[in-house]
Amino acid sequence: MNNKISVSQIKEAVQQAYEQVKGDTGGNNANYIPYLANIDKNLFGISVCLLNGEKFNVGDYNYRFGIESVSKVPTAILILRQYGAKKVLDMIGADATGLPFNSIMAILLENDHPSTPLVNAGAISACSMVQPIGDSTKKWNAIVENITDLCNDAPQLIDELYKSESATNFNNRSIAWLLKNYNRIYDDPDMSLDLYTRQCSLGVTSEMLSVAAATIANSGTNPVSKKQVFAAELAPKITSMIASVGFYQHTGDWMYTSGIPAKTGVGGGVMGVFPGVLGISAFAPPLDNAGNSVKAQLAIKFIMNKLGLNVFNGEQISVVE
Ligand SMILES: NC(=O)CC[C@H](N)C(=O)O
Repeated sequence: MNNKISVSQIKEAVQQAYEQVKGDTGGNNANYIPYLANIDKNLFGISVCLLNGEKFNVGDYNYRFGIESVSKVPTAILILRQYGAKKVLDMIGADATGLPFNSIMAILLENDHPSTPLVNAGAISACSMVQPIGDSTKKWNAIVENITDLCNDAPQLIDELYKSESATNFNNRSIAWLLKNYNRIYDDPDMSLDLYTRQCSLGVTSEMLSVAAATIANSGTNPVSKKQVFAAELAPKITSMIASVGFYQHTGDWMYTSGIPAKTGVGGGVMGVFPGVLGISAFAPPLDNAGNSVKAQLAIKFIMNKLGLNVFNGEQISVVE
């Protein structure tokens, strides 16, 4: 069945979602990373990017917030580009854990491998895999350049956030050295963890994340810059990972109620990928108990349901003027 959606319908749905959700008072800022506790909890933005490069933004779409775990997606793309899909599956995996993002139990239960690059263990392992092995500066440059290509704009390190998280990331230090114990980290554990902590501390906007999501939805070609950032055959690989674990232990409920693969971060960002149609992002600091932005979830769900979009309903979607 064909579903034609007009640009004006999309614009209207974004605006209505903003008006409908902006007054929500649910959730709390992340506080295990002290810097995040003090971000203005009333900040709220929504961004959509179409595959022709058209963008629609509302609210605080230009506010730079900590990308946090949304950064797991670009670095997973980077190792897919550097190693290919088969080696990433062998060296990390693509399985959901069904557990919280920072779970150590998930490593023990998974018989020594970190399951997926979209939870902390797998993301630290992914950072260790970034080439060139052993060269922290060149690895960092590769991580930042990849995010820049996906977003068509450079992220900026939020130094205070980086310092705040580096001073409190005890659980992640345990994860890094447990992976070493299981030979599932491929560079120095401390260096890999520092790269991971730095990438989580990069400042991005919801507009930037909507462009990155649209690049994935557009089979690897950035719809704004027109640059082929990664090979088309990698798009279903990263999208399947997002669909299976993007909301951690609540991913099933998310896919069931929203119909769009999406990745969250404790900075308050959510990035959704609708293959062949659009990229969407929303940002608001207050989180639910799994670390997923309450307002961003409500906004994206509203828009998907208003437009009748769902990756599972088998419709051919065309966006028309
Ligand atoms: N879910 C998240 O965004 C968590 C990211 C954060 N940097 C951490 O490692 O705990």
